[in-house]
Amino acid sequence: MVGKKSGKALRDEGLERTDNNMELSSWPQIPAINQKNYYTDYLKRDDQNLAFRLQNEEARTKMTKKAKDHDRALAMAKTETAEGEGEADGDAHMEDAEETPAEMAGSKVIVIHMGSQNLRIGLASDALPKTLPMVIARKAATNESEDHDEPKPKRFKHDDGSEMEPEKAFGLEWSSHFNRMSADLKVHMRQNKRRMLPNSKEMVVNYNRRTVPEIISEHNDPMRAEWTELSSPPPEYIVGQPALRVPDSSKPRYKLYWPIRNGWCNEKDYTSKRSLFLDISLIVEDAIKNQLRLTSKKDWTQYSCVFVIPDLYDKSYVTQVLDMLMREFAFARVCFIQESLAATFGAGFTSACVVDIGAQKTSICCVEEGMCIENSRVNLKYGGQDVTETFIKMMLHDHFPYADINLWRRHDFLLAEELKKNICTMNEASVSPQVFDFHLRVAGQDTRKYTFKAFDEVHLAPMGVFEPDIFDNSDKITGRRTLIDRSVDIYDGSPNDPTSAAQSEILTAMAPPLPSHGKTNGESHSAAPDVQATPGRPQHPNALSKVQDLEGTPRSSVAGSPGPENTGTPQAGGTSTPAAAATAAQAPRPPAVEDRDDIMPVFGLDNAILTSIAHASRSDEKKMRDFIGGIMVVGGGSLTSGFHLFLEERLQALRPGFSKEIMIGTPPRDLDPQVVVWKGASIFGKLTGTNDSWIGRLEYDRLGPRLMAYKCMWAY
Ligand SMILES: Nc1ncnc2c1ncn2[C@@H]1O[C@H](COP(=O)(O)OP(=O)(O)OP(=O)(O)O)[C@@H](O)[C@H]1O
Repeated sequence: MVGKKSGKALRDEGLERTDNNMELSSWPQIPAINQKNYYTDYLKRDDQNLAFRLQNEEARTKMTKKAKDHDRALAMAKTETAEGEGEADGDAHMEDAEETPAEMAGSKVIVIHMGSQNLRIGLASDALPKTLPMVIARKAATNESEDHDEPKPKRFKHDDGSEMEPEKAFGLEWSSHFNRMSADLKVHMRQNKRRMLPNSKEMVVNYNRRTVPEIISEHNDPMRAEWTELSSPPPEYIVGQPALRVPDSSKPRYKLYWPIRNGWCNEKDYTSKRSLFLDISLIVEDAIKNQLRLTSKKDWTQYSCVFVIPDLYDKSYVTQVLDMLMREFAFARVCFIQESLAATFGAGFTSACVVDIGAQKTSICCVEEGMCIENSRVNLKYGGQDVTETFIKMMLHDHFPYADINLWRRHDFLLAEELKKNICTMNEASVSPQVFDFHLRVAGQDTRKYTFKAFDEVHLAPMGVFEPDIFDNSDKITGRRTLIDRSVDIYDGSPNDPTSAAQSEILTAMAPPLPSHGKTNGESHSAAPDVQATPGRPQHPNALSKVQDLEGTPRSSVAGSPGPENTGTPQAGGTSTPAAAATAAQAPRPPAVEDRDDIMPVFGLDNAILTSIAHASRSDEKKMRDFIGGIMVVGGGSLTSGFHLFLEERLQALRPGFSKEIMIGTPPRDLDPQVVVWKGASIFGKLTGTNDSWIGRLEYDRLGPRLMAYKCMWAY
């Protein structure tokens, strides 16, 4: 129509062509793709992925080398037969060649398992790891006991500053809890027809009251302790065992730092992430140099490293460790393995419910066919060290003759650990008033020999893992997330650390209610001091019932979506008006329970195990029976005598229907439960051909921590 109009008419309408009839651009114009028929295989094939490509190339190179070796062996066999030398055939030569490999499997793989108290390190070819304390002593103005005006365990004082009588020293609440546990034990022992003297406690208290130490001069003490002598000039830092043996009164003073605390990075005692990881690297480096005798750092490029991480790990921690191992230590390859999975490898089980009781954390996880069941992972913040502290508190309560014991002092901490290991028991038959003795050895002082009596303290302290309110849980989350930020999704900024329905269940049961206006993730941290200020905080009233109804299907409310009582979220189907709904929509969404930093995961061990198993079996009764009959307890905290039987009885009492199936196993072959995880990781490090999780130098240099998504057997 337009073409038939005259030029003037077009000009009047403003439609006249004023250009030079050429296209706007000489670039070819590409029509939009019809999305219906759109297809691309970009990032869909393995060969587009560097990690897979390198892996395949490595496999190809190995196969080619093997084939060449095979040909060479055959050719040699033929030559030898022709020359009439010997009657051996080619296969025998091949076998000979294979039987004498150039180096022992695993001799170039360093396996590292860091704990809150102990570092276990060794070559994968070693039978057992070296164990050393995960501690560093740094030159400082004061030592740690001088820094804490309140000795640990904390004690209450009278208004005039004098110390309270031992029975009141730890507060009324704690004292009545202890007395209640004591009374319960008495009832239980009577039910089990165990003989008990009616006045056992009084006997113990009276004995301890009158005991005075015997002084043994240093030259008469054949077992006197070796203290670390400071060189001149004094070193900036001392690591491992010698650090624990620096006298408290050393000149200059040294302060102890433990970079791992409660199974997390120690964000309480450090002031920066840099110094925290510097200490970790110094401790590990010293161990590699002095324990593994790999003194030249240049040679480390020929070594690979297997590093054990927690089941519920923090992504930012793993990323940082990977960076340290790749850049600072320059290992050729690195791979990670989760603690529980490593424990099953170490014990040679394919499926088990692994309970790892360490020094400051206890983890539980069901493993099935070589994979951790994600929703069964539980991480609780207590362990053997809490038992030590509580044992000393109970003894002090009952007039322990060495009333000045202070666990912030190195020699006292070591003494307390020793006493706990030798005396504590979960065996009810051993609970009776007994006399014990110990030698107190302090640098530069005569040895003092104390005798004391103990009664039910030896049993009630380790029982704390089933009643963890008796532990001092007041500062276990102090400093959390102050140095290391939570890992977040790069697209939507939401937290993306691994979660578990079992852990959420437990956190939900313990969660203090959020302030009604709902805080964001960042703000939630500020709630922590409130919680810390109330030790022995009563649990959520529903805590136990929530867990006890778990035999059936896990409730949907716990799988990452906390219930209304914890979040203040308006309930669907309630009487909310549209206006209220609009207000609710505008209000910031409360953080999911696993994203809150103000909850202490401290929960009775027996219930926690059942929670984990319930989530692993997901109402499949056969699975439930399998896991409940295959509980494996590892970690130093499980070494208390009689622990396994006691745990079995507790679980039977909670699940009478399964009492025949419940079985607590120990690692086979008399393997020390403390090293099972390390052992499993060393086996993992020796696997050839089936381990795809090695991260190589080239790929790390190109892709960085993004590689983890391809290299982890679990969802990263
Ligand atoms: N014979 C024993 N009896 C009782 N407890 C023991 C015994 N031997 C070691 N322990 C305790 O085991 C704990 C150390 O265990 P382990 O080495 O497994 O912990 P970790 O790996 O350093 O710590 P975590 O797992 O908490 O990070 C200490 O609390 C120690 O007192």
